[in-house]
Amino acid sequence: MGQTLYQKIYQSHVVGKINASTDLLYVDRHLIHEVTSPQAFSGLKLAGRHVRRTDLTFATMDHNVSTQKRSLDAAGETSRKQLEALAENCAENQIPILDLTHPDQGIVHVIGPEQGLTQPGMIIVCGDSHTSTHGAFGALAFGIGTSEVEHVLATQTLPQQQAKTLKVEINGQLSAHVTAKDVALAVIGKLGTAGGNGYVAEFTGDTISAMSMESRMTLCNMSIEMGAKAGLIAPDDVTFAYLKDKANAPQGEHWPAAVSYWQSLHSDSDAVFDHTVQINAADITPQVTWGTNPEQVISVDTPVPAPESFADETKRDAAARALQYMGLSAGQKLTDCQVDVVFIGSCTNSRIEDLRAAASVIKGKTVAAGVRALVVPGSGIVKRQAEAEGLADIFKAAGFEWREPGCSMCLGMNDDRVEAGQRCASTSNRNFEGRQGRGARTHLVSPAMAAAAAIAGKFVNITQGDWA
Ligand SMILES: CC(C)[C@H](C(=O)O)[C@@H](O)C(=O)O
Ligand code: SF4
Repeated sequence: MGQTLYQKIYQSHVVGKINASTDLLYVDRHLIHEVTSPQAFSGLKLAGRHVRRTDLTFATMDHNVSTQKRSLDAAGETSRKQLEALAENCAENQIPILDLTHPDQGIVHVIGPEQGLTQPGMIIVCGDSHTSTHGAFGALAFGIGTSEVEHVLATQTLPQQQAKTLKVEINGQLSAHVTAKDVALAVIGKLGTAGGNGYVAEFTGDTISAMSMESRMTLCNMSIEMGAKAGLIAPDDVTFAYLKDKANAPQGEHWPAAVSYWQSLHSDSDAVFDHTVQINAADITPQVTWGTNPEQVISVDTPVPAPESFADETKRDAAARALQYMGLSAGQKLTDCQVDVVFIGSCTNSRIEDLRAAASVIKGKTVAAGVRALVVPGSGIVKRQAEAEGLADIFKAAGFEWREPGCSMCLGMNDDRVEAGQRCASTSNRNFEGRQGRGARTHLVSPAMAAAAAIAGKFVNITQGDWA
């Protein structure tokens, strides 16, 4: 029987057996940031151990940085401490770091691929759930906890159990203005936030093959939001073209050798998945979440559902609570819903393609009165590129704030927050209660949808009317 891509990568990294069901896997890349690494370094120190592979460990500052000012203390005392701890730990252990003085600094899941650190066939871990993003390159990439961060720092290995395999096959052409973000939200809406529990999901089909690397990253980024351990897309020519000549990608004679290995990284035609889901891309419309988890999502012009419409009691209760928190009522249309804040950024949607999509909607228009709108590029590289292409000028002329790279308003860990009761159209990946600030109301959307909401002051269907 053939193997799935996940099984191939998993098997090729087994360096030991812990018990009948637990293997010890080798880790090719360990990405670290300020939030989940300090205790791991402390633990290591206490045990008198050192970082085993400083050359396979890479750090960046992202969650706690201020995107308004390049200064370690601009986002408050707690943030400063975290950032300083990361800087000290990296200096002590000779770990390369993209700190605030580095021109390429940015969100960990944006910088990994940009720096060519993310490559097909690798096992990549980081103390961060959205590590699934890197699966877009055909790497097995997943988030780990702080004690596991310590384990990887000390040994460059990680105990793991093999997951089940889920195939999400998406075929057909997406409508204009319908993006990978809408695909991700539609898949989560269909499978639920627990639909991927226990699985590693592989996205296949001609819709996926037609996607850019940026879009694939958006999709894999959100695979964790359907409960999957990781998301995967088999590498192809689009992947290779993205990686060619990137700083840490194989160079010279190593390049063709790497590509020939990477070409073997796909699920065999006779591989058997534990579960398969099929989706028609043409059915996907612009999505907006109405609730407080990413599964509570609808097509922009569908009325907000009534709690009674859910057969499952837990979902019914969750819907009732979500409507209350979100200040919405059943039957209401989101296209009648005013927004206060628009956030374009996060590791889901802060890449150049996302900014291009948003800018194309905004060009020549102005942010609606009373709306606060910001664009936070995912990295220094994205920022410079957007400035060179004139996108930054489009945003600024429309009334958007144009920021430095970082996680920013994706979560309330820095100096950017949505105020209690405010409604935010956000391109991030989580809409949990309090995620963007206490009492903040988050609606997850694509960059083009967020951009249109900023201009209209409310949600609109960008596939219709003057927007299309
Ligand atoms: C702070 C960090 C541990 C967290 C994560 O693991 O994902 C954050 O990045 C998030 O998006 O919620
Ligand atoms: S941008 Fe948001 S989701 Fe991504 S790593 Fe930062 S906080 Fe987590």
